[in-house]
Amino acid sequence: MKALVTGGAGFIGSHLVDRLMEQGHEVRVLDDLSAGTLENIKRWLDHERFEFIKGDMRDAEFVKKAVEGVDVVFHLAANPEVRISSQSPELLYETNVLITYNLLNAMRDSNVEYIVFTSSSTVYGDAEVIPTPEDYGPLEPISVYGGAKLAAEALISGYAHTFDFKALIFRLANIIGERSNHGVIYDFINKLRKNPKELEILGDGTQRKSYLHVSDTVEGMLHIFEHFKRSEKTVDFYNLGNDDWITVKEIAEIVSEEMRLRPRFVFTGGVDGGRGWKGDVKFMRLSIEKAKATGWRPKLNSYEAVRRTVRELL
Ligand SMILES: O=c1ccn([C@@H]2O[C@H](COP(=O)(O)OP(=O)(O)O[C@H]3O[C@H](CO)[C@H](O)[C@H](O)[C@H]3O)[C@@H](O)[C@H]2O)c(=O)[nH]1
Repeated sequence: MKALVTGGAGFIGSHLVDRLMEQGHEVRVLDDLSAGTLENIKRWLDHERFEFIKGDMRDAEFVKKAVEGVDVVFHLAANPEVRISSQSPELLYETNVLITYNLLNAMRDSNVEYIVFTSSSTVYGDAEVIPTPEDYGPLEPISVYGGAKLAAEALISGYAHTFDFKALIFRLANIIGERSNHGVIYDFINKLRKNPKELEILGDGTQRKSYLHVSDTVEGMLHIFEHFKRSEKTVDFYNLGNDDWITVKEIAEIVSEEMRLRPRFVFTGGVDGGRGWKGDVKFMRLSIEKAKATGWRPKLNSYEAVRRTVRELL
């Protein structure tokens, strides 16, 4: 198959590219290198089955060219920062909704058969049912980021039904691992490198979420995609996460231990009852029963994924 991976030079995208290339597919990466790097995909740059295009998906004409000749689009390009929701809603709209709209319009006039989209657990907001299943509702995101992801999901569904392609939507828990360049583990390591004696923790440290290693994520995406191709569904939704969860304070302890440090933890207290920032979902664990029914299982639980990630980033 010939795949376009938007955001393919980024954290999750580049791991997906590795697997697709190893499986023998033709891969085109589209990335503006705002967060991704050529370093992440350097092993493929000279490969005959690989193509890299640098560009901004806010430019509709450019996106049209990028989908030419492709069978499937893995749409991972996005600004993933929940925490900028209150300062930069416009940026989150453009880099999550507008670029998805441009992609869908490009797909209308092409032969693309499938779109695989990485949505987010944040579409559920403060879910009243935990573990949260895919059919939980009504969906009430509490961040602009979560709202933008849900808007993108809705557009994808509408376009898929109207213009006859199939769409697979993953709602991801917190994905961590090698090459990640944002998020709590990355932040803690950098803070401790600057000041090994003290670690500032945003919020009250009791935020508890489910973390999935990027290797398990990419394996799950490709496994479930094969399953989806054999199904009759036009659009389908899968949560990908872990059965367990871990608090921010426990993450701070693991990072400190792996760095052989014993810093004093300083809690900022945060906003709205101990959240790290406005719109930070405090408790998140997704039901992964639907994904597991396809035969996929995460190999690392949240604790193991966190420890592995700290070692990889160090
Ligand atoms: O210095 C820090 C940084 C983060 N946190 C806390 O750590 C938790 C995790 O924060 P991250 O920034 O690592 O991740 P988010 O939960 O905000 O979001 C991540 O997971 C989501 C899905 O669950 C989205 O997909 C999103 O793109 C991705 O960044 C939060 O409760 C936050 O308050 C701190 O205490 N201190």
